[in-house]
Amino acid sequence: MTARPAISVEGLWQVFGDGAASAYQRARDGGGDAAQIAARLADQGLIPAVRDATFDVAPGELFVIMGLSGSGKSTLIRGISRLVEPTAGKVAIEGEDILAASRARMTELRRSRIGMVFQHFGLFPHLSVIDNVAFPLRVGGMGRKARHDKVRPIIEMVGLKGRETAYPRELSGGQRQRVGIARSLAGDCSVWFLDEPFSALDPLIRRQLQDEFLDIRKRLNTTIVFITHDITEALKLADRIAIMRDGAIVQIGTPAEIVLQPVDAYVREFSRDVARGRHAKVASVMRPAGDEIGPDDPGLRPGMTLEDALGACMSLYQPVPVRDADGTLLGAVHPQDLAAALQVEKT
Ligand SMILES: Nc1ncnc2c1ncn2[C@@H]1O[C@H](COP(=O)(O)OP(=O)(O)OP(=O)(O)O)[C@@H](O)[C@H]1O
Repeated sequence: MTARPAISVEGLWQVFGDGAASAYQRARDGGGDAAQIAARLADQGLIPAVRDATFDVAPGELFVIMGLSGSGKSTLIRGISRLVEPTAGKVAIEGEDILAASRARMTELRRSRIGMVFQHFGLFPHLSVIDNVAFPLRVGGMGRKARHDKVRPIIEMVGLKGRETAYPRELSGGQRQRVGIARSLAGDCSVWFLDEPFSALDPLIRRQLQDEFLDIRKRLNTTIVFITHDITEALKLADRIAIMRDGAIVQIGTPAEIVLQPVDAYVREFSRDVARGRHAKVASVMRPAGDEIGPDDPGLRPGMTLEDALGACMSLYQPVPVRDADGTLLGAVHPQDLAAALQVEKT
């Protein structure tokens, strides 16, 4: 049995414009698939910003949403966290029907379970770093000393130790983003929505924050939905990636699937500049082990990159075994498949 999804989204639509709800209903009653319904809405001057989005996010999964500007990423994440009221569809977070929740219940959920880090963090300018970070605890009724004690290690974890008493205006952009991240951590949220949290940072700081983020994530078992424009960031962070185009999700897959098996030219375009083997792993081309395995064992592991694996199989032309660290046979890989998967298509 699979575990209950942390987030379950079904048939979600977000239509903007006057009379969106009734126009959606009429368009839907007219029949046809999501693309036809969306086209009918667009003909009437409405904006179908999210079209029929359906997906589950597993507990503890880091789910990345990518797509060109205007493809509906922010609107999707806002609908799921109910910052905007979806036009149609269902959203359950940890089994709870979010769209049926009262305003008071939503406030409580945002305080206790759902964390949000958006591009403009909305830090309180009149509060110091420590009070900004501890704000969710204050709202939750915790005393000043207790909440300061609780958030100090979090502030240290995001690299802001020593800046506890600074005000947002005295911080750099990257430091402000860290305050936002720390504030979400302080809330002990089990589900976290992040909309381009590392954008507008220079590459060095960005990589550093990504590493810290992965580190923090390992320690907490938070479910994360993360928007980024940056394919390298997506490949580095994601368990799975959803690619959006014109409001629709066109592919959901592991980083290796997105890079190695794009469903169309639009998805392929995202990873065009990625040296495939840098990110794709041996596991993505591994097959069940059969009796065709050759005599050589170059020591492949499922987590090795294709590039490293191919390097180890240079002169081999028969399938080779893939083993775990204990030496248990997990599957087989043909050196040819490694090479094919690595090859970047010329466009
Ligand atoms: N409140 C709104 N009213 C009307 N249209 C909106 C509203 N919010 C978003 N849109 C439209 O919905 C579409 C999707 O916008 P959205 O911000 O979700 O895209 P995005 O993929 O997050 O873009 P970006 O990467 O540029 O942030 C766009 O056409 C946008 O203009």
